[in-house]
Amino acid sequence: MLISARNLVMTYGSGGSATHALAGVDLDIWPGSLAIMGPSGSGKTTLLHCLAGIVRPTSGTVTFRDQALSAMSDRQRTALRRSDFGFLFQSGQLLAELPASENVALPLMLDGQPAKAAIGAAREWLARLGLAGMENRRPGELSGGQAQRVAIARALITKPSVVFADEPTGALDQSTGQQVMQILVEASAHTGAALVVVTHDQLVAQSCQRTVIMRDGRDVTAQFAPPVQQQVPPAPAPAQPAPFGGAH
Ligand SMILES: Nc1ncnc2c1ncn2[C@@H]1O[C@H](COP(=O)(O)OP(=O)(O)OP(=O)(O)O)[C@@H](O)[C@H]1O
Repeated sequence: MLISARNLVMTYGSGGSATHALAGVDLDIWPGSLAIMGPSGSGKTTLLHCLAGIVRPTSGTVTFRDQALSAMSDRQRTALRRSDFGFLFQSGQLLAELPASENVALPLMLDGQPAKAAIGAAREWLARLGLAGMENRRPGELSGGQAQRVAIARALITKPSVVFADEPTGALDQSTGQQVMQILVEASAHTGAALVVVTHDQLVAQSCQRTVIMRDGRDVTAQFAPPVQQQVPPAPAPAQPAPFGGAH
């Protein structure tokens, strides 16, 4: 088990104006892909942020490899996020001034790797994600789907144990979103990382092995019959470092 959440409660505000964003959620995360679905305001992002140690829940526990996040100092949790977690957001949050290769290399350089080695590794990741030849482009010179692939490479280059993605295809058209999702699932499986994806999109959720449905701060997955879990096995890792998601 990588992450275990028990009885997570998150209440914003107090008294009559309190919002119960999470009202007692249990969730276990292990390698593989998990979609968190549910209507707007159902607590998906709050749950993701609690699992990733970005915010502290009002009550309940989150453990990563049996270590309680609440027992860690802010500095320890920040270090954990840098070493073990990768993040992907709706729009890649790439640095506009830096070429793709440096955007991807940045987490390694922040970890103290020499720039040359980090950029070499970044170029390999970009090639693996079908972006060979685009290493020197800045984010403004890439399509939305290409920019998200750069962001995927940046999220995975540190070989995180868990990748957290919040609406990673939200800014893309459906077909580009499908391709990006396929690449994200395959690339995460290739590195052995667990993938946790918050999405509104049923098609995005179908790319994942497991789905959790949130409503009013609760996990209501069990209320849905027939079971919504998909049993799609992760794609086998390619023998050769071929581009993920086919050629684009
Ligand atoms: N920082 C905050 N302060 C106060 N209320 C908040 C805060 N963050 C979230 N909320 C409230 O908590 C509830 C859950 O929000 P959350 O963003 O987790 O939902 P969501 O399912 O991710 O929604 P969406 O799909 O629209 O992003 C909402 O009612 C929201 O308004």
